[in-house]
Amino acid sequence: MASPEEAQDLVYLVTGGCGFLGEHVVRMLLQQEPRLYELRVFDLHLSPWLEELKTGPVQVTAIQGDVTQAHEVAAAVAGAHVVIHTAGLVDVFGRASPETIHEVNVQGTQNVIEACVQNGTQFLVYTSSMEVVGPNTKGHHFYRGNEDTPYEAVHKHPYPRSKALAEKLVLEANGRKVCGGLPLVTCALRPTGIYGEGHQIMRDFYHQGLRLGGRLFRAIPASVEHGRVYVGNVAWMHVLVARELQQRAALIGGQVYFCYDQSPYRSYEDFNMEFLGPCGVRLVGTHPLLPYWMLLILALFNALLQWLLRPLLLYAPLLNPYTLAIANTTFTVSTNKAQRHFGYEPLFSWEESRTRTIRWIQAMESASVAQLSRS
Ligand SMILES: NC(=O)c1ccc[n+]([C@@H]2O[C@H](COP(=O)([O-])OP(=O)(O)OC[C@H]3O[C@@H](n4cnc5c(N)ncnc54)[C@H](O)[C@@H]3O)[C@@H](O)[C@H]2O)c1
Ligand SMILES: CC(C)[C@@H](O)CC[C@@H](C)[C@H]1CC[C@H]2[C@@H]3[C@H](O)C=C4C[C@@H](O)CC[C@]4(C)[C@H]3CC[C@]12C
Repeated sequence: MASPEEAQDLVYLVTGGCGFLGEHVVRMLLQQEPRLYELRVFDLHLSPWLEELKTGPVQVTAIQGDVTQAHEVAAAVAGAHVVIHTAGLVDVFGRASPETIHEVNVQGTQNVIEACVQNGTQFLVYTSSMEVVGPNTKGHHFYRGNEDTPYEAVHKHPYPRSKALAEKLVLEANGRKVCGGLPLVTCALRPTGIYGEGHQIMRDFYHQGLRLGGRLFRAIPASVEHGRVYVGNVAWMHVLVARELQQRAALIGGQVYFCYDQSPYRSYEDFNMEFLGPCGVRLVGTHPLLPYWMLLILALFNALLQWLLRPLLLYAPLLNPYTLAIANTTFTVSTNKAQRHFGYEPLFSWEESRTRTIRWIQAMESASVAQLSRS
């Protein structure tokens, strides 16, 4: 809460505030931002848990809206001091069309920028992604890289392409004059693979393991490392940079920052087992059970099946040519730019992050058992 000398006078807007990351950002702001007067939560789909937040000292305003609709965004931004823009279509599974991904992730971001300019909102934090950099589909490893590491970013897939375009728009908007003549100050945060309470892909892996008798079958070599970051630390970085952006605009404005913490470097599957293992799932095989060429044939078959079935139903499995390529290419970051520029230190240790995630999965398991016993 605000200390007596700190006025509670700031209005924040979080777009995508009901999503996996957005919910953690909303809750972190309520816990960690002493100057918060009003918190606006803007999302296409509002969640029931928002109601419980309305009983606190901060005014929580739920706004159902679509970032692709400029007038809805402008109405939500009007009067806000800070915008944290997390809304987006996170789709590498072919669920949405390339056009829709572009419309939401790129045009939606442009709408947020223009709304800030029109309404005199000076501070904008954008949730970008590691995928703006890579891994690319050429298999080039990005090993312990940082924000300045040269790398051949290849954006053929709609999702990374949309994130790269949106990030570029945000960074180029830094310094634009907003209504009232002050400069717009923007920055972009690039989380690696986020994990933690509410992570849908982790939920999917857990349920897949349960369906297979408590087993998952290794598809990726253990040597291929993927950097991951706990959702609570990503949320904390968003809250902290939104605060420091107001004090150190010249240093932070126009910058990108990888999101990082002490989560260990592991293959995607081995990292997931840090949480699924204690919940009764085991990963079969010390090496991939199928050779890469066979996995690629399966991935291509999935892509063909998705295309054939599209007129009838949405078939969007985890394994497709893009996810196979990404999972098989090392991408780990090692940086302290956020610490150097705005004093970021992870709020949650690896042990805390792991424990919280395990407890979430266990709670999910208990809820499933309870539901089964009622049915
Ligand atoms: N999950 C990750 O591993 C990861 C990693 C790096 C970056 N990111 C980025 O973080 C952000 C949040 O991702 P997430 O994993 O929480 O995804 P999510 O799908 O859980 O959350 C996205 C939210 O945006 C909302 N949304 C989607 N389209 C909208 C629209 N047209 N108008 C308004 N709201 C809309 C959704 O309803 C959802 O609540 C995204 O921008 C994503 O690119 C995610
Ligand atoms: C079926 C196997 C090959 C299995 O191991 C596939 C895993 C695959 C679903 C994930 C491997 C890497 C993930 C991506 C990575 O963590 C970073 C991302 C950036 C973020 O902005 C959105 C999510 C994602 C694209 C993430 C998606 C799942 C993977 C591809």
